[in-house]
Order: sequence, then structure tokens, then C-alpha cells
Amino acid sequence: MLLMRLPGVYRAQHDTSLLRTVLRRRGGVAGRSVLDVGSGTGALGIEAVRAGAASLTSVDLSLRSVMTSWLNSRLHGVPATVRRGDLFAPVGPRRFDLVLANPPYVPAAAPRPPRHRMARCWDAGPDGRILLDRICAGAPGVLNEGGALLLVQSGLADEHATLDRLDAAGLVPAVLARGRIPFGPVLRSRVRELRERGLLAPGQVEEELVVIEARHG
Ligand SMILES: C[S@@+](CC[C@H](N)C(=O)[O-])C[C@H]1O[C@@H](n2cnc3c(N)ncnc32)[C@H](O)[C@@H]1O
Repeated sequence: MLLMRLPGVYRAQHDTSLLRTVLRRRGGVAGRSVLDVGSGTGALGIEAVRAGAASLTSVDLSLRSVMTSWLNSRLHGVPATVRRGDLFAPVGPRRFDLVLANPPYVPAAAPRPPRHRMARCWDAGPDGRILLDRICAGAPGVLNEGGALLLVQSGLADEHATLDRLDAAGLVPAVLARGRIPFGPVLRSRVRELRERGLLAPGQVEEELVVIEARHG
């Protein structure tokens, strides 16, 4: 898929493509309303509309990402409502049949995600869970009955915590897919720190990506 990208916007990567593949294979998108939260280039939402989604809303905290999502949706002839803001806040009381999320999930030394800079696309606090936990807690409030959240994360950010939190929020979670990828530049630069913190096994050079589905009702 051809996507334009303003500087500072997350380039669609392995996590994006794993979630896109699951979306294609899983089906059940035709006629559904879709929310793409943390949309970046808009790749996931565009994939959903190509699979027949009836409507698409995209949200990102970054103005450049919002502009990029909007431009890519026009480039691909995909009607989309694009909003800037924090996670689910910009959609108000609206609910959706499908919520797609590839949030920041990389463990970082800083206790909070950065307010600016590219690192906002991946850094998510010491355990990598700042955004994941908020998505787990907030998802029931934006899902229609019978709807589902499809989320991708790294195994380094504790997939069991995600499954537990989704369950605690009243959703029914399951792992749909896994993929192993070599460390990218961000993880390569943090190997020593992550080993010292026990998040990486000695000799570990690959990261596991996990796609989790959580059904509402
Ligand atoms: C890993 S990138 C994923 C981008 C795109 N969905 C993809 O799969 O290629 C995470 C995105 O989340 C956005 N983001 C970070 N914190 C956010 C927040 N609190 N609310 C909304 N979006 C956020 C970043 O700007 C970035 O575009």
C-alpha cells in the first residue's frame, strides 16, 4: 500500500503489517464502524475500509500524524473522520464495532511517554504499558455490544497483563496471532538496559509481537 508520510510520523512497520494481515484474514469487517486509535499514517484504517468497513474514524495525538492520516485517506479514496487528541477522548460518546490499536509499547527509562519527538510513537514508560493499560480500561466504553478490539503489542510489554486487564474490564480476550522479528534500532539501542532490568533473556535478539482480540459481549 502506497502511503505518504510527513516527517515525525511512524513508518508502517512489522507491527502494522501483522495487524493488517490479521484484519484481512479475520474478516467480519464489512459494514462495520471502525476506530483506528493512534493512526500514524492511517494504514490500519485504510485496510479496514478496503475490507468493507462502513465508516472509519482515526485518532492520533500528533498533528503531523493526523494530517498524514487525512492525506492518505484522500489518496486512497477512503472517507474518514480524522481527529486529533488523546486515545478515546476525541470520539466523545460514540461507539464502534471494531477498534484497531497499534499503540506505543516499548519499555523506556522515562516514567511517562515523551510529549514531543518521534519517541512518542513507541515509548510507553518503564514497563511499556502506559498506553496499553489505558486502552484495556477504556475499550468497553467505545465498543458496541458484539464489537471487538484488535490490538498489537510486543511480548516485552507483558501480554498476560493485557489479557488480564481486558478480562477485568469485562471483555473476552484471546491471542489471534504471533510473529517474531529481529530487534529494530530502538530495541538494539536498549539491549543492555532491558537485560539489566530482566526484560530480555541473555542472548535474546528477537522480539515477539502478539495480536490480541477482545470481544465485547
Ligand atoms: C506505533 S505507532 C502506530 C501507527 C499506526 N497505527 C501503524 O500501525 O503504523 C503509535 C501511534 O500512536 C500515536 N499516539 C501516541 N500516544 C497517543 C495518545 N495518547 N493518543 C493517541 N495517539 C497516540 C503516535 O503518535 C503514533 O502515531
